[in-house]
Amino acid sequence: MRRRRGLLWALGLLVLLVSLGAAGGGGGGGGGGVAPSFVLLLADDLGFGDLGGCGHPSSATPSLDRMAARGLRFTDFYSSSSVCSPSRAALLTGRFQMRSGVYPGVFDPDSRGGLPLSEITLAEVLKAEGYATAVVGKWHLGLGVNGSFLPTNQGFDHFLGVPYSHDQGPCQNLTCFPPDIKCFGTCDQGLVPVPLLWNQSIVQQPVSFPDLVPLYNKFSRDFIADCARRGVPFLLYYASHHTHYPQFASREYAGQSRRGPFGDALSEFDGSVGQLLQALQDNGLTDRTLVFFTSDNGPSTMRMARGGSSGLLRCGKGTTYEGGMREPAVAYWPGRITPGVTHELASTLDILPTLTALAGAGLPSVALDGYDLSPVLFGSGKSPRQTMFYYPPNPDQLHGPFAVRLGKYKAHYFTQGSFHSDTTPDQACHGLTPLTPHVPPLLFDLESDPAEHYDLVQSAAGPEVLQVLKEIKLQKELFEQRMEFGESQIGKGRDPALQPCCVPDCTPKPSCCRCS
Ligand SMILES: O=[N+]([O-])c1ccc(OS(=O)(=O)O)cc1
Ligand SMILES: [Ca+2]
Repeated sequence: MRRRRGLLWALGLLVLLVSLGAAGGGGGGGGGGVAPSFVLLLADDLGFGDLGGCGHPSSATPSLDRMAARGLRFTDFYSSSSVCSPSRAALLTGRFQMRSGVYPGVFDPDSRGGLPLSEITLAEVLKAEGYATAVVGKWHLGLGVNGSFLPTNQGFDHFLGVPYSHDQGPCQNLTCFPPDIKCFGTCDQGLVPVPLLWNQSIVQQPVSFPDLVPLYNKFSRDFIADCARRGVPFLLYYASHHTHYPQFASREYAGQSRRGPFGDALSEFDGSVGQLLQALQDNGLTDRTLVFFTSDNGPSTMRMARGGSSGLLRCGKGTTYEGGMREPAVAYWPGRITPGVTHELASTLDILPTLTALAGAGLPSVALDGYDLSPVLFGSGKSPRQTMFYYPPNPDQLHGPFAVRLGKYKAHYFTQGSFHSDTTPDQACHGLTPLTPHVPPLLFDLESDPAEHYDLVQSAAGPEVLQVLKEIKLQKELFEQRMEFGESQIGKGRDPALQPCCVPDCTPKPSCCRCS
C-alpha cells in the first residue's frame, strides 16, 4: 500500500490516465451489435421495505422510484447471503460464497484472506471483451498482503472507495453530517481509521464522510463521460455505503429527510442514482445501458431507527428468513426492458450469467450457480431459476442450506436468530434464538404468506404438502451433490500488520495512521 498526498491531485491524474486510454480500449462485445454498458447499483443493508415506491411511509426515493416505474421491478429477488462479503462475492462471480471460501461472516480490515484471485469476476469477463471497468464504494472482498485482493487485481481498471465496511474502524469524533454532527455510536475499536483508496493507494485516512459521495459521483460521471467519448462499453459497479450504520451524508442531504439520519443517507444514495441516470442521458447512453439496482443483504434491525426495514417480511440481516435475503431490485433499460413488475424468481447470482450473455461473452468454465435472466428482462419467457438456496452466514456441509425455495414454497430445515436482527417484535429473529432443526421442515407458501407465519405442515398437512416436501428434498439433495466448499478465506484469520496505514512505519499504531 503506497501513500498519496492530495486527493484532487490523484483524481486529476486518474482523469488523465483514463483519457490516455489506460483502461484498455477495443470495441468489445461479441455478436456484431453495439455492446451494452452496465451500471450495477448496490445498496448496503437496505431492506425490502425501505424504498418510498415500495411502501415506506417516510422514505423519499424519487430517482429509485422513477427507475422502478420505468423499469422492471422484481418482487422475488434474492441475495446469496444475509451478510456483506459473501453476498458481494457471489454477485461478482455468479457462484455461491461457499465455493470461493468467502465464509463464515465477513472480512475484517486485517483479514489474511480475500476473494481468491482464481475466481473469475464479472469485471474480468467483461474486461476480456474490451469493456472499461470501475468499482466505486465499498469493496469488502479483502485487502491481503500489498493489497493483493483489491479490485484492481480482480478485473477492475479503477477503484475509488473503502476496502471494507465503514463501521470497521473507530468512528467516534468523526463528522458524519455537516456542519459537525458526530457519527452515532462508536464503530469498531482498536483498528486503523477507515481509509479511502484510489486503486491501491490510500488517499485519505480517516475518510471524510460528508465529502465521500460527491467524490464518488464525480468519479462515476467522469468515468461514464470518458467511456462515451472513447466509444468503449463499460461496467460501473457502484457499491454504495448507504444505508449501512453509521449513516452519514453530505451538506446537501444532512437533516433534509423525514426519516432522520437513515433517511438522509438513503436520500443521498437516491441522489447518486439520479446523477448516474442523468450522466447516461447526457452522454447519449440511456438506450445502450442496463442499470440494475439491488441491495447486498437485509436490514440491520438491531440499529432500530438507524437500521432499515424489511417491510412485511420476517426478520432481517443475518437470518435465512425472507427479510435477511429478499431484496428490492430493479432492471432499467428504456427501450429494451418493458416497464412492469415481475414475480419471477431471481438472484444476485444471476447477474454474471445475464450480463455475460448481454455482452456476447462466453461464460467462465467453472461451476456457476446463476442463470441468464434475459427471458425475464425482455419478456420472452419464464425465469430459468426455479430454486433458491438459503445458507446462513456460517455455512457448513453438515447442515447444508438452512432453507430451500422451490417455486412459491419455502422449506426451513434449520432456523437461527441473528444479533443483526435484534429488536424486532419477533423473538425468532433475535441473536439469542439458537440454531433449531426442523424435522419435518417448516413449510411456507410465500405467495399467500410472504411473512412466513403459517407453517403448512402444521396447518394443512395432506398429500399435496407431502409431495411439495418430497420435491424440495430432491432439489436440495441434487444441489448439495454439486456444491463444493472451497477453503475458508475468512478462516485464515487476521494479522494486525495487514491493516491499511497511510504512514506505514508510524507509532503508536493503529491511531497514527492518519493523513488528510
Ligand atoms: O462483524 N463485523 O465486524 C461486521 C459484520 C457485518 C457488517 O456489516 S456488513 O454489511 O459488512 O455485513 C459489518 C461488520
Ligand atoms: Ca451489508
